[in-house]
Amino acid sequence: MSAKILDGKAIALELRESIRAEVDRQVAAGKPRPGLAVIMVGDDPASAVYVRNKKIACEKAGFNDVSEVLPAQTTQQEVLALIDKLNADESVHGIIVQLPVPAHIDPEEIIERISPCKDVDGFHPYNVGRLATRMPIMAPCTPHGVMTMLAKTGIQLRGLDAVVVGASNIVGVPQLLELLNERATVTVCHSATKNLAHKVAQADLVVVGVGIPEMVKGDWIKPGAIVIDVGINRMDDGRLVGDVEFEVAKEHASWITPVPGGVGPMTIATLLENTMKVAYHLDCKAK
Ligand SMILES: Nc1nc2c(c(=O)[nH]1)N[C@@H](CN(C=O)c1ccc(C(=O)N[C@@H](CCC(=O)O)C(=O)O)cc1)CN2
Ligand SMILES: [Mg+2]
Repeated sequence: MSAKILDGKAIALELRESIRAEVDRQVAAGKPRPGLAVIMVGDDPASAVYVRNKKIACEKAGFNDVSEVLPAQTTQQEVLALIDKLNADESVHGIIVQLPVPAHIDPEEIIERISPCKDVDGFHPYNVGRLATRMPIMAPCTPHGVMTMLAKTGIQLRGLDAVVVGASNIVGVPQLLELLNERATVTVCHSATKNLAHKVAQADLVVVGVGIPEMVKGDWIKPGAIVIDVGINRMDDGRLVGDVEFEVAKEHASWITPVPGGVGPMTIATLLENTMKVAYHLDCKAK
């Protein structure tokens, strides 16, 4: 039996349309448009695509886009000064720094400089701590987008055995916290994990974000499991391939996300969702 496709592109479009409708309502009631600043340092080609797509998504949702693309040689102090300026600007509700940054930039210091109240990526240690203590305010976009997709399956996460492959700050760790908060039993696997195939084969739900094309083999997947592939790997021939061997995995899974058109579009829709939350629904007290 072939798995049902969890269509991130369609779910993201639906979410973006509902965000646009709310922006229209709020603006008609005299509220400001949400303002989002995406800071990109340098000219990484993949980042340039994502930043352009964020800009287009902002425009379609009725947001003010106040993004800044800075040259690769921009200093740490210059990025920090820009963040200070955006933190103080009341028309800016969300600030993110597109990752990766060039090697001379320290991303941790940059992320901590963003006001936790405007940290719409949810990467600031304050927001990570809120998620870890079951008091989430701003959750990282990719794992939170995955939760929105999982909700569409109608499957109860409580009590499921989940395996997260990859332990990054952007995907694996916040995905662990999101799933734990829904009372799944979560195992996080990483580069030092033994018997990965065996662990994946036990899972009712597998979320993979490692950046290695087709690392998770399709025949590891337990019959009926849900498979979420966060990987986006561009091959030499230009094809985009996930971290899961899709063609084989889909014959074992009950639900599976494609690449492209799966988790990726949810990342951007969730960024808009977080920014709208700051603009209209949050009374943030963090310093
Ligand atoms: N500050 C951040 N940096 C990065 C994040 C992040 O959430 N915050 N995540 C990724 C990149 N990313 C968003 O920034 C992102 C990746 C992929 C997609 C997407 O829609 N992918 C499409 C394919 C697009 C293509 O043709 O390449 C898909 O999967 O269908 C959106 C956003 C790392 N950096
Ligand atoms: Mg700070």
